[in-house]
Amino acid sequence: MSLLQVTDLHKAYGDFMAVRGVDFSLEQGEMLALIGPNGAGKSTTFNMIGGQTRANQGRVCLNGQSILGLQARDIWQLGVGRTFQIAATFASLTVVENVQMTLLSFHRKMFSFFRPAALQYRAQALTLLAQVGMADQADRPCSELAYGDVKRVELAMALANDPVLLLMDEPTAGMAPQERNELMALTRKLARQRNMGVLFTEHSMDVVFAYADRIIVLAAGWLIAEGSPDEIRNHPQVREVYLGSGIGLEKLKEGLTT
Ligand SMILES: Nc1ncnc2c1ncn2[C@@H]1O[C@H](COP(=O)(O)OP(=O)(O)OP(=O)(O)O)[C@@H](O)[C@H]1O
Repeated sequence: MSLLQVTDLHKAYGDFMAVRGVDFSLEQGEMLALIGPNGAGKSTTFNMIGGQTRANQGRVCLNGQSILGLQARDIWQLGVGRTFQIAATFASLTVVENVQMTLLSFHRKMFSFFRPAALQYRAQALTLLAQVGMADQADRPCSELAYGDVKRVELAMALANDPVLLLMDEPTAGMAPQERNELMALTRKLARQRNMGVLFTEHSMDVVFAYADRIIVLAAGWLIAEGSPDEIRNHPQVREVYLGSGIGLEKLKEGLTT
């Protein structure tokens, strides 16, 4: 049984079909990239899996259990973590407080730093921060951090529910090339160590081809290709879609031809 099985997923906005019968699976410990030109349906697919958007039709199963139609919070409680395009941390809180707050939320405790519960989760928060290389900066306010470090904190927060599946929406948006590589190398290490599946959308083809074990490609709501980085790089329809989209040449030089 796959960790994540998506079957015949559809989404319409009025008469417009944004996602048209998408099927794919994702295994434990696997890094799966979801790519496609602007408007292909990546975010819509992503949000249907995470519970932010309702599907019109289809099935989404996590370890065989149907999660389609559940609230985002319930999906999170079942072990689906999420990071966002713009890091969602509180700048006024310290690094460790941000992680503690997520742990408190996961354990459904009211957030207050005057309660023993906050102290209780400090040790757990520090363990998560150690896993992303941020334990030594635990007591700094997030506002003082470099953006690459904020993304690491966000990753530690995303691990608070001990996820079996991590959804990352354009994880490297706004990052410099070296920071991008460090974040994705860390993500891949965590995926392997924790046997956690990672589904990520990404516009940077260098990141996709360097870090994905497998790639699925959407175009105009259809899943047009699925395969290893080499298979996708040489896939005629994928090349055609990227060339035809007007963003193709640069992206092609960046990733598809290397
Ligand atoms: N709430 C909405 N109402 C109507 N149309 C929508 C809505 N959300 C998305 N769409 C349309 O659905 C299509 C797919 O959008 P989606 O955001 O999933 O694409 P995407 O592949 O993530 O694109 P991008 O790479 O630009 O983020 C687009 O044509 C978009 O305009």
